[in-house]
Amino acid sequence: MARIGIVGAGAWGTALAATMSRAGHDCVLWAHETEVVEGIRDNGHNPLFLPEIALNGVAATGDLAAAADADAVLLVVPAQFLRAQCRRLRSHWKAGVPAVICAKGVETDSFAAMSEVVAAELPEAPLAVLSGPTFAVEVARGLPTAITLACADAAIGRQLVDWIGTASFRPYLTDDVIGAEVGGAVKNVLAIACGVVEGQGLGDNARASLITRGIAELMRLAVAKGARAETCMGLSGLGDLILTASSQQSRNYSLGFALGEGKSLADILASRRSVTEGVATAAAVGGLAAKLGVELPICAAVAGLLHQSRGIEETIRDLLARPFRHELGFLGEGRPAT
Ligand SMILES: NC(=O)c1ccc[n+]([C@@H]2O[C@H](COP(=O)([O-])OP(=O)(O)OC[C@H]3O[C@@H](n4cnc5c(N)ncnc54)[C@H](O)[C@@H]3O)[C@@H](O)[C@H]2O)c1
Ligand SMILES: O=P(O)(O)OC[C@H](O)CO
Repeated sequence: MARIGIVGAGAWGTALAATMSRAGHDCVLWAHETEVVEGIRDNGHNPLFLPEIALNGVAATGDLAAAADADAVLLVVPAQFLRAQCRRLRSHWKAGVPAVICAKGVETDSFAAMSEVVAAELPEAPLAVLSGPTFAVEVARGLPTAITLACADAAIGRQLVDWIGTASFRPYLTDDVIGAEVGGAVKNVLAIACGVVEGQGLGDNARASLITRGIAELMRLAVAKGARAETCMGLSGLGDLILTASSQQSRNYSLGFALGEGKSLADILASRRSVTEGVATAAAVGGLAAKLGVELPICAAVAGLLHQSRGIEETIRDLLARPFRHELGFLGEGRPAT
């Protein structure tokens, strides 16, 4: 059994704490909100995120040093807060303790992947990425789930799989860290696109086309960033895209759906406490794609809707007006069909 620090007590940090605590690990869960720390200490439940889940045995804290004093630390704050959180953690970090990145996104200011953010801010931490099709509430309820655990160091990766894995929470090991994290980030943007299509009533054909052409975009960006294409077809890529691009449980899909129905982005965001990572990441992915010289028309369309006041109808019209292309060769832009 290990001592596991979990930094971030939103839905996902709470679900991971519940899972690892039930597996017998000593779990210390750091929360940003004082009421969350007090709620877990006093009542054994997180009052704000997954309040129905019992957290017996989880030690809640507002002290980052307590969470960092562990055999491994899971980083579960939203992507745009991760750098600041790592800076606060740095003075408490013990060299050699693995940092397991559980956030899905690309940093807006730098277009950096989460592993690049953590490598810069916690240089003494071996890195891993935990990413895949995992709605927090289902994991917290112990429903069967599989996930990618990516770590460049095979021995550390195997140790993390042993600690994190249970009969119903099954990590699959890979060394492709960039592939795992690009998948988790881009699928959120694509899920927004799928939600818009459903909200607009454009049909199941359109959604299937978006998922398929979306995975081509995800793969193009991941490979340009140094990932292996096959990683994108695994749990952290296609698996998570299938989940989030077709379920109202997804914050990203449901945000897109509400946009497609005509609601404003400001109103949708004002009505939720939870983070919808694809909103910030849509802009960041556009910056990263431009830097790497790859074209991502669906992601660019989502960024235009969210951040450039583009209308839904003109956005869809422009996507449908793109020239016909050959389907294969999608790691490049594809040859024109005529
Ligand atoms: N919820 C899921 O099903 C799920 C599953 C897998 C991965 N993830 C990823 O995990 C990450 C966290 O998402 P979540 O669903 O747990 O969040 P959430 O939406 O449930 O909660 C929001 C989180 O943001 C935190 N927060 C707010 N302001 C903050 C600040 N200034 N500094 C630090 N933290 C702050 C809150 O404390 C809370 O932990 C995201 O990147 C998400 O994509 C979520
Ligand atoms: O609710 P979403 O859209 O943030 O998705 C949650 C997880 O990333 C699903 O794997």
